[in-house]
Amino acid sequence: MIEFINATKCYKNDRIALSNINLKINKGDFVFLIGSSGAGKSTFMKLLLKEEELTSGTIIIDGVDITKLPKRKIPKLRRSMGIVFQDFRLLQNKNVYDNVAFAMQITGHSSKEIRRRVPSVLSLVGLSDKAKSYPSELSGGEQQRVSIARAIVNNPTLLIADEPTGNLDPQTAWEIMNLLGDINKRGTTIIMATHAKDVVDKLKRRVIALEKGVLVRDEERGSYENDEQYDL
Ligand SMILES: Nc1ncnc2c1ncn2[C@@H]1O[C@H](COP(=O)(O)OP(=O)(O)OP(=O)(O)O)[C@@H](O)[C@H]1O
Repeated sequence: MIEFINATKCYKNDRIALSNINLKINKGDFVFLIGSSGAGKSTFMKLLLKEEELTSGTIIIDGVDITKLPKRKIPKLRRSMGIVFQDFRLLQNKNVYDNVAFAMQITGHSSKEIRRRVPSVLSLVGLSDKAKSYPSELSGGEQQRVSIARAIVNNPTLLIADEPTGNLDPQTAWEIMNLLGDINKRGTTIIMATHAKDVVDKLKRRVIALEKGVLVRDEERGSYENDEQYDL
């Protein structure tokens, strides 16, 4: 589904953010993207969204080389992806229902489709009874559920989550991880950048580790730190 081939990204200041990355992510995968600050995780996600362009190499999504995608096709590419951020980024002047409905309005869905789909997504994330609440009236975990509802309401094939548990207490973080697990089980591919060692270690999902822009580890059932034992 997603393939990086010799993908290199240098920013204008000549800083190499990603260096010759080669990897494949299959449809339905759940991938943790880990690495210390500055390792290249955000750059990786921005390249998928075409918010940044590769310096060399190729990224193929569903058979399409997105580095060659004409500008007019970028909105369609982005519509196939949902994004969740650490800081939720909800519209404060809209209630829960309208925050989610807005994502459908801007992608041109009819009021009928919106009235049908929004309640079912709010039910999926466990927020049916908060539809009329405003973001300021919700806990952090509830706000993250709204942002997840907004990200999946248009049925994306890929969900990109940038530290989605970063602002949450451990218990709430686990609830959000369970929700992401449920969404993944329904077939959505998930790429999640995280620093949450306990989450990565417990869930034993695929781990892609970056260090200074280099892919240093890609394990099918990985942990946060490299478990390899070295002979002394
Ligand atoms: N717009 C930019 N212009 C120049 N350099 C940039 C830009 N964005 C990122 N970089 C550099 O590219 C490298 C990778 O940054 P990136 O934001 O991808 O890291 P990250 O792994 O997401 O870090 P964090 O965990 O702190 O979010 C860093 O050295 C950073 O300083």
